[in-house]
Amino acid sequence: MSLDIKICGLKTPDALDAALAGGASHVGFIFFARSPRNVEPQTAGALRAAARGHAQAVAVTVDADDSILDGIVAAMSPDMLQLHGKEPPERVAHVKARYGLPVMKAFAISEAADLDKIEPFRGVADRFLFDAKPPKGSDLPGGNGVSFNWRLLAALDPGIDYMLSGGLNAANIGDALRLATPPGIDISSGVESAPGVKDAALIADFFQAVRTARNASAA
Ligand SMILES: O=C(O)c1ccccc1NCC(=O)[C@H](O)[C@H](O)COP(=O)(O)O
Repeated sequence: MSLDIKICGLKTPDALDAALAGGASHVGFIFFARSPRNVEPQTAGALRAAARGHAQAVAVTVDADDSILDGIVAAMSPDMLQLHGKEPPERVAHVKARYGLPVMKAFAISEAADLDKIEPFRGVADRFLFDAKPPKGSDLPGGNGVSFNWRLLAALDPGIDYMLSGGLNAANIGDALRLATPPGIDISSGVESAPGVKDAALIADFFQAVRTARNASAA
């Protein structure tokens, strides 16, 4: 089975190069002012141009209105929009129709009942991203480096396309892949040396850990 790998929160050509060298299928750009990973649309545009033909560019937004999304889409022509706020199904449908782009809707998971919340979004969102709930005191809805119980995902309908996210790193990705067998994975702070600072060596280590885990499970 193939595995999509998204490296999220990229801000620099060096970090992008490391993600592409490792074999990222998706690269994510954060548009959220409070995040240490926030990028200007023009910066993301230059990075996505360098990624074109190598990885899908994902624009990550949080309850953004049409005028903000218009600016992002015009500046960087993403391949996909990730909605990481409290957007209801009607908003997801509107965004899909307005931009003609696939939408990945993020959900914060801490217990099995949280997964039931995707039901009204099935057939509307193209893909889901399952992340951990932000810890108390965090003012970021994502990129918090915390994980949830991956075993919860083992019970999902296998027809559901999603990325597993939240607190992944080179040390735990083997367990995550074994317990959840996700179609895609997403990582941000686990490949950073400081908040918002991607580290090429940690990115390479993560890809190596993914390869090691996948080879072990195929053996
Ligand atoms: O990463 C951020 O700063 C961020 C801010 C606001 C909304 C979403 C954000 N990140 C979304 C992602 O897709 C992250 O990769 C995901 O939350 C996992 O992050 P991490 O736990 O640090 O690997």
